[in-house]
Amino acid sequence: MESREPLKDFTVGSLPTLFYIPNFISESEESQLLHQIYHAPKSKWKALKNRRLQNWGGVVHEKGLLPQDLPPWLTAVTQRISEQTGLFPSPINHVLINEYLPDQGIMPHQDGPAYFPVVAILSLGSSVAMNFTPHQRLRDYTNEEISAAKGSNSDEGGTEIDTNIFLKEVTSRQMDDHQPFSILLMPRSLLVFKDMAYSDYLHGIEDTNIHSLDKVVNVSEALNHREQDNPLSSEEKEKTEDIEKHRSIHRTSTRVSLTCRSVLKVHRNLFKF
Ligand SMILES: O=C(O)CCC(=O)C(=O)O
Ligand SMILES: [Fe+2]
Repeated sequence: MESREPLKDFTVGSLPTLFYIPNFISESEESQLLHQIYHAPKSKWKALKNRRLQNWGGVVHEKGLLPQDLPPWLTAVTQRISEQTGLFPSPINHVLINEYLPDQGIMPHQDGPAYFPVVAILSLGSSVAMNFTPHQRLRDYTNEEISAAKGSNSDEGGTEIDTNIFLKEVTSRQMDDHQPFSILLMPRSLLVFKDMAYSDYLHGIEDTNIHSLDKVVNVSEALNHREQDNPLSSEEKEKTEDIEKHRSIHRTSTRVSLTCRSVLKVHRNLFKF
């Protein structure tokens, strides 16, 4: 990997600020993480309506983080994420662990304002498609551009052809860049996104046990990745073939994800909030 843009080779889809790294961790690292997660005190689990989660690193408030040290089993992985991505301005100090049963998901959302706008999501256990949807601000912006193009045609006496070209450009940019798309997240992969992919798109996971590959932009990166010294097990091979054949993922087991972020404003003292 090049030092200045270590993730350059891992972009998928048409946004330059979204990266998918297959097999970021090994199978044994995955098992160790799952072991730690499922051996954490029961009280660490918080039940939401449609999934469970563990919060590590402290409490995030609108104004910042009331910190709690991450345990060593988490810093081992967050330090590696930080070093290998080169995108976090300060150590990752907050990790949300989400657990999803096969029919559970997370509604389309944008991450809260307390976080630095880079997120790394490590997937464990099972695969899902994560949907990215451009949100209103972006759609309005392109609509404004279209109106502006129409306006400039009448005001400045531009020809019909000029307007058509501009409209075509706006439309194709919309088609290329600002359309909903999905990312297939395989177990042990790392998804990283920032900037536009972070702030102009909502991300979410459908709460259904079948996820279509129709809008997935990283099918080959996700399914055809082979480590030469670590070939797929026969079970994994079968699963991959099934996904390819049916152009969908049939979710049958639990997925656990680690959402790793930095909160820049850290409050050491509750009373200074
Ligand atoms: O589980 C995931 O992959 C996504 C989690 C997420 O978006 C979040 O915690 O903000
Ligand atoms: Fe999120």
